[in-house]
Amino acid sequence: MSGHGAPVPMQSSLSSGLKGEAHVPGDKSISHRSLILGALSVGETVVTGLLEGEDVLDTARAMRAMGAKVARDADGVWRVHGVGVGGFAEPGQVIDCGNSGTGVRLIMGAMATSPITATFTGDASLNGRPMARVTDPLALFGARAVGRAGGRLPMTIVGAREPVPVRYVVPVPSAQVKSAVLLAGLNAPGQTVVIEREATRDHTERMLAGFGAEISTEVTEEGRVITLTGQPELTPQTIVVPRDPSSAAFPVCAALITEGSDVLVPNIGLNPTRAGLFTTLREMGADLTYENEREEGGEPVADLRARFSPDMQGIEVPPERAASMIDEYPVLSVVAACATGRTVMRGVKELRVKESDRIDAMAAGLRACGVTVEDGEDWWIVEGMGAGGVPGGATCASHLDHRIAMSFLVLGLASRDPVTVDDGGPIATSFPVFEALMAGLGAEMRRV
Ligand SMILES: O=C(O)C1=C[C@@H](OP(=O)(O)O)[C@@H](O)[C@H](O)C1
Ligand SMILES: C=C(OP(=O)(O)O)C(=O)O
Repeated sequence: MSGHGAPVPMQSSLSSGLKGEAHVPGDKSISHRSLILGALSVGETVVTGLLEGEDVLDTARAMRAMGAKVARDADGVWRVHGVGVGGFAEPGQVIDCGNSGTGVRLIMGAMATSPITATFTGDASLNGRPMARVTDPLALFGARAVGRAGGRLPMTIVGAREPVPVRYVVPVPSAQVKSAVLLAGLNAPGQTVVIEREATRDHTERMLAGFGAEISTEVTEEGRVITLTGQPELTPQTIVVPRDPSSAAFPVCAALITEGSDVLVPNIGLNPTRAGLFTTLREMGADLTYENEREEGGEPVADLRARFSPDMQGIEVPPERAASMIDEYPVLSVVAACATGRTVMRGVKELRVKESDRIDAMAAGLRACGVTVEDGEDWWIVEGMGAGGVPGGATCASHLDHRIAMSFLVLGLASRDPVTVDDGGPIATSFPVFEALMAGLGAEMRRV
């Protein structure tokens, strides 16, 4: 829901010996998609391990507002009784997607080819993010969008009465745009084709196939060409949501930079379109190992073991890896500050249109903590200060951005003086148990 109440200032301070197991919550991307695809199926989808963060709960409310039955059993199992492709009801109220770009963009796509009208809003962060990247392709299906200047929320989408299928080359590396187009294509007759030049997370494609849609991906010179046949009947599924690699990043990075640490983060999905951070950390010399590697539900999974790594070196992160670790650059910049030498991150313009401008937000806080950062439109460079070298001692602004808040709290664990964030409230959007989980490992972290 929009607004997360009064700010929750939090502080972390120099810690040592983080130990134990970190059971991070379910994957946020897969959780949103489980609810939306469940709502578009005929019958009951059962979901275990759903992330119960505010972003996903907002999507659950939206699916209810559009006619699906979404319920949580006492044991934490979620049941979604779907209305079928094309079966969404017109919501009687404004759909509030809170802080969630994924929620609003995927839901807009899912309703854009149905003869209903819906109005979307969010919090101050979401209402500042660009929506034309989604409404432009939705217009090709015949949907109309009216929003604020610059294609911002609040925004009303009038769904197409007679949708036509679309062939669309995604102009920015974005799984949200790709997914919005595919979900819109579900209720268009014929074949919708989406082409992405750079591979982004492929959960929508995998899950659509799992729900019984006819979908194929071909890798060509043009990029990944995804072809979906419209108007299928989706079959309800039983889904076990894997644990979120983007959440795992925080205890993993905390252990790498905190003296004497040895932390196990079990059952993490290592889909190659999501695992770029872990590859990068290993290239930097992190003591990060994959234990018990296996396959679950068609996805590679492992238990991650991270140990204090005082000898990490800065590297040049390959730009073609950006999409597979896009949400992890903020916490990578924290590890980079604690490594030796410079870490260069290029091809990351998308970081400027997340919950905050993540390059600006991290650069400002890192500089306040005594770290040298250079940045340009689509790149930034962090000068490492070596293990134990970051002064800290600043208050950093989180800009309504969960990942910025968590990243600075991780930094404080390895800085000489405590690091404060002005508002840890947004952490509940993706990682509601962050505080308790970190405390359980022995991190010095508290509300102030
Ligand atoms: O599709 C998804 O679930 C997501 C895609 C990414 O956004 P973009 O598509 O805007 O890159 C990512 O940053 C976000 O956290 C989740
Ligand atoms: C960018 C993120 O999410 P969203 O775009 O869904 O708000 C994120 O979780 O880091």
